[in-house]
Amino acid sequence: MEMERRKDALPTLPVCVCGHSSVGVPHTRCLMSGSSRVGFCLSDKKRRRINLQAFADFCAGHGVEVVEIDLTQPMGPQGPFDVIVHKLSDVIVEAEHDSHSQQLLANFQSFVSDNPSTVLLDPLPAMTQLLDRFVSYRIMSELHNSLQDWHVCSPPYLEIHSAGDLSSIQQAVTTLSFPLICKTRVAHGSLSHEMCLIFSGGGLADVRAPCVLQSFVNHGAVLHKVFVVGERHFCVERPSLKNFHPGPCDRKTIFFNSHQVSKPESSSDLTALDKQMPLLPPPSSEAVAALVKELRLQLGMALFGVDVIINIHTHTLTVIDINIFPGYEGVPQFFSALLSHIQSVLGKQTAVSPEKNQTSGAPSAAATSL
Ligand SMILES: Nc1ncnc2c1ncn2[C@@H]1O[C@H](COP(=O)(O)OP(=O)(O)OP(=O)(O)O)[C@@H](O)[C@H]1O
Ligand SMILES: O=P(O)(O)O[C@H]1[C@H](OP(=O)(O)O)[C@@H](OP(=O)(O)O)[C@@H](O)[C@@H](O)[C@@H]1OP(=O)(O)O
Ligand SMILES: [Mg+2]
Repeated sequence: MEMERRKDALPTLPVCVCGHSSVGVPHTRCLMSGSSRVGFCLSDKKRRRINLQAFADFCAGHGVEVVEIDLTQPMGPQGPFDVIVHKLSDVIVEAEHDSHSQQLLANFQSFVSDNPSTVLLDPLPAMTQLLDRFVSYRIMSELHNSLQDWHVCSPPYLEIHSAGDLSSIQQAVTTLSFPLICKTRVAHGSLSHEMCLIFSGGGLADVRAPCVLQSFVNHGAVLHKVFVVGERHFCVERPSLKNFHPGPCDRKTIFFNSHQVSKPESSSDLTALDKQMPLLPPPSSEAVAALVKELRLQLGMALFGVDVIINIHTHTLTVIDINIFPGYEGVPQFFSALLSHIQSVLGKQTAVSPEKNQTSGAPSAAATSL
């Protein structure tokens, strides 16, 4: 099972996707003279989701060669790379308990340290911190200090390290307000999207440690996804969980998968508001820009997403999640923004013309560029 997941998690062949015919030959430099070489190290799923082939075609027209990295093969002969874009979250999480993943990660890290001029998007330690909600929620909880002028906050939460006894958890949650949302400690992978809503002290028996318990904030079932690509960011609206009656009640725990409620196509009882809600103001673009700037600095990352909701009572911009290299669905400018960022880290700031005809699979719906 694990082996199968890992196979899916890793590219299988050192295939050049720049449009030149180096498929199947040992991966030395592509013959596109003078071009920069960017390696992509992504799972099969991620490669399909961002439509890497279409991005490679787009880059080829701008003198940038895109190469898929096969982590199961020695990295040296696949290089050199000016930049490596990766989402090694699967491998890092599995390396906690799996020696093969540890080996893959060690090979990758040794290539990176042997090639200090290769820019990594994003650095491994920076992204690793976001794999642990205990760490990412501490970062979010500091935001109200650094962004005081913008009334940015994150909901109060508790770290639950071990099952402990129910009564100590029941005492600890007095600092929170029901309903509570319970999320796994590990923030990446399919299991991490399984969560539940707990409505009373009795419902705490449903908690599975390690996890975070967080106060649920009513926000009118609208989620604002902020997608960051280097200096640029884009806001996209998504469905979200509906409002719940504040305070404890004797409702049974509701178990759900976050992808059932906050994907563009999500529609369920959990996202349908019970009665007409007045429209909330969208988040202030200045506050979002300040939030993104602060997080870029704090995280030391260029490719991440921030999930934001607006409290229906206080209209406070409330941060509930930070994602590593998210899907950018609904951001038609993703390719040009990513290529611009790659060129800027290469010190080759040239104008990138927007994608003419983005093929299917790439993020496509309308988005607001701020
Ligand atoms: N504190 C909260 N108050 C209200 N709603 C919340 C809160 N936290 C999460 N939600 C709702 O639950 C959904 C999933 O939460 P979260 O973004 O933390 O999960 P995730 O699985 O990490 O998401 P992603 O797909 O972005 O990785 C949100 O989109 C939102 O609808
Ligand atoms: O494809 P990936 O594996 O990167 O999945 C990511 C997913 O993108 P998708 O659009 O491709 O589903 C993201 O969705 P949006 O925020 O963009 O809605 C978000 O759920 C991440 O948390 C997921 O990362 P993971 O939990 O796996 O680390
Ligand atoms: Mg989220």
